[in-house]
Amino acid sequence: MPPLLHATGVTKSYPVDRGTTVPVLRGIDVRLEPGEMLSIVGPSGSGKSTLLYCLAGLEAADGGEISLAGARLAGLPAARLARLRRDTLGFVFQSYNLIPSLPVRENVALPARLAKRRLPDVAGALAQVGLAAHAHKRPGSLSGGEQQRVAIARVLAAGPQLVFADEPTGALDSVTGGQVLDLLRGYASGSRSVVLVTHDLAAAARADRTIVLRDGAVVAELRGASGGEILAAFEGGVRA
Ligand SMILES: Nc1ncnc2c1ncn2[C@@H]1O[C@H](COP(=O)(O)OP(=O)(O)OP(=O)(O)O)[C@@H](O)[C@H]1O
Repeated sequence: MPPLLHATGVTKSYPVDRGTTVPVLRGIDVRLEPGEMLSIVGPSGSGKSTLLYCLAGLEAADGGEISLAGARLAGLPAARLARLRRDTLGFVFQSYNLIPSLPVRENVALPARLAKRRLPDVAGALAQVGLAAHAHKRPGSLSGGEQQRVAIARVLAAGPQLVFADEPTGALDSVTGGQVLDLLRGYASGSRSVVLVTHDLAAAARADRTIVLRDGAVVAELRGASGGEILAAFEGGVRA
């Protein structure tokens, strides 16, 4: 099977001052096979979220090439890009991005409603993240960790080929975070893949492959590495 995601030489800069830009991604290559879970780690500000947003087509890269499910993102008309994102991927945002006016169960059902697809098993998805009893509540009445789990249930219920998750365990205690990682780990199989950005090196070690970023560049790429091995690469920046 062709890679689900293939990116080469991805660059991105942000404007800082009048006419000045600062490079945030400096030529990054990423390849993701069907069934694979990839983690991206790196110090704060190294470009992890920016890379994830570019790979998911939520931010336009300045240079390089990104293909998602065989479609090149550069130059794709906005409507086609939106359709590709809707049909192919799910994104777990660091800030959850739940709709405050809708009850939890409607938040989970929303992607299917927007795509005019058959409704997923919303109750089952909420049960998977331990929130079956919260289906009727509004997101604002839940804790940050509970909202994070609703965001994860929403993405997993929609069943996309590719899940991008930006710090999905950041707001969770270690037990609940472990359960969420189990779900993501279990999700990455067959034709479905997961890309995870995390600060937590033990979480990163659950992935099949890990890339370590520093200052917008990949300084190490490891396969089946332990948390300790990822830490060594993180600290040493050695390409394994
Ligand atoms: N929209 C933006 N405009 C300007 N600069 C930005 C923007 N988004 C990110 N940056 C800058 O790009 C750099 C990388 O940010 P990014 O959020 O990708 O890093 P990160 O590795 O995900 O960090 P963290 O672990 O703290 O979330 C940072 O210096 C950040 O300030």
